[in-house]
Amino acid sequence: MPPVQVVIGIVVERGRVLITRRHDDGRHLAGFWEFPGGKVEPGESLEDALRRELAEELDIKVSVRSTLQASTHDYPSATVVLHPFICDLSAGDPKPLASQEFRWVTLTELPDYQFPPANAAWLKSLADHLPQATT
Ligand SMILES: Nc1nc2c([nH]c(=O)n2[C@@H]2O[C@H](COP(=O)(O)OP(=O)(O)OP(=O)(O)O)[C@@H](O)[C@H]2O)c(=O)[nH]1
Ligand SMILES: [Mg+2]
Repeated sequence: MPPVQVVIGIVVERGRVLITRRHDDGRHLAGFWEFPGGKVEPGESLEDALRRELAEELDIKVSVRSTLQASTHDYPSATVVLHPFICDLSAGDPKPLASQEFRWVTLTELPDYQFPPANAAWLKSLADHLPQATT
């Protein structure tokens, strides 16, 4: 199987980042915290996929500031390539349309949340890539 291409948005607002909690549905990574996003559809650009996912999952619009280097992770079920985008919130108040809940957290608080193993590659160095002190 070819790797699954996944776009994720690290939405920054007033020194906090937006995280969402996956449903406790017994599926892959149930109950984990993550950054909103999802699988890129055929024929879609990464940025189009990001806008679609953030609209579908949270009803927000974002503007992209920068990208982090893509990272690859082998899950038992599939290989996933994560494409993280650092974004500003440009319109809308987030609503948890596809998750149990969402939170705005500081980088200091992030280690208190359980993220998928694929995020470990860049999560610790996230501060180096954010626009302002997010602590
Ligand atoms: N959204 C998101 N996905 C992540 C993160 N980290 C990570 O490993 N993934 C992987 O990316 C995969 C696809 O993302 P997703 O489950 O959000 O996909 P989706 O929105 O298209 O949902 P669907 O598969 O229910 O239609 C996840 O199953 C998981 O393996 C993350 O921080 N955010
Ligand atoms: Mg998703």
